[in-house]
Amino acid sequence: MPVSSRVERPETAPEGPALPVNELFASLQGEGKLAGVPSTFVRTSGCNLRCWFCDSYHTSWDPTHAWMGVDDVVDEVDARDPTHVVLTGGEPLIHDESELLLERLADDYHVTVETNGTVVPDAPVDLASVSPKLSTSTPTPENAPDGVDVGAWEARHEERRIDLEALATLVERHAFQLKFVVTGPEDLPEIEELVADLRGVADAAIRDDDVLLMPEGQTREELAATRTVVADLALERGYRYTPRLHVDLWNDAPET
Ligand SMILES: C[S@@+](CC[C@H](N)C(=O)[O-])C[C@H]1O[C@@H](n2cnc3c(N)ncnc32)[C@H](O)[C@@H]1O
Ligand SMILES: Nc1nc2[nH]cc(C(=O)O)c2c(=O)[nH]1
Ligand code: SF4
Ligand SMILES: [Mg+2]
Repeated sequence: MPVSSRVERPETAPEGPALPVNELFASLQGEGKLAGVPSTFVRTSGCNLRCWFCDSYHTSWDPTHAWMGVDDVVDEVDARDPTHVVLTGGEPLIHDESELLLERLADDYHVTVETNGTVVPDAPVDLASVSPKLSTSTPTPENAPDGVDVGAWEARHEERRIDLEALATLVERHAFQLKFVVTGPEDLPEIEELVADLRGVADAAIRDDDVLLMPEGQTREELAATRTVVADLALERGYRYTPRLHVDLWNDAPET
């Protein structure tokens, strides 16, 4: 079983550098090149995008969090004694204090940052897990989560979701994976085009092996409908497939 968070929930920021933390928990890395590795997750709240399918609704569409001093976050991580830490969100890199947290964790842990690739940190990162958002992620009145008024987010999301320069800098500076959320075969041409564009501008090798296709789905039931289609696309194209192990194991339970 995942280890539950013992984070208290003050609603106002403490003195000094702090982060809005939605969850802090131990689990298995469920996605990507390190799938299966026991890891401690720090999930910040707040995002500069609004994917209609966001599986972390309470960090994006309806952000909720406890404010934690960066020192307290480090203490909570230390208490779990992991080898691997995953900083995620929301979009963790919209918070300047995430850079301080990354500095503080760098010497003791292997740190993966899960990011949408629109913000470049000036901080040490062991694995940049970059998930650029395709046009099928854009929220519309038709696909929006129940009760959500998409409002200005349709245009804002569309305008912000791809920043080629930021993506190039991320892959140049860090070990990386490009992890695309795939809703179906119609996503493949867009992935091919983006990878080609990035290869054209980035001063770093991007191997097919660094490109991961991940099925869209927040629940086991949803994944059952997408995983085989996406696995077949990966096989056909020579890209890597990544499961969503945590969904297979714990479905959509929080803190997993
Ligand atoms: C919640 S996001 C947080 C990090 C960052 N904002 C991002 O999008 O990369 C964590 C990971 O979950 C993926 N994700 C979110 N919703 C998903 C869904 N419905 N199906 C598959 N993957 C999803 C994202 O693409 C990302 O790789
Ligand atoms: N187990 C588990 N693995 C993950 N890998 C990336 C995650 C994320 O939400 O960023 C995630 C997550 O939420 N849970
Ligand atoms: S970028 Fe990440 S956190 Fe933000 S809405 Fe999309 S999946 Fe959710
Ligand atoms: Mg997740």
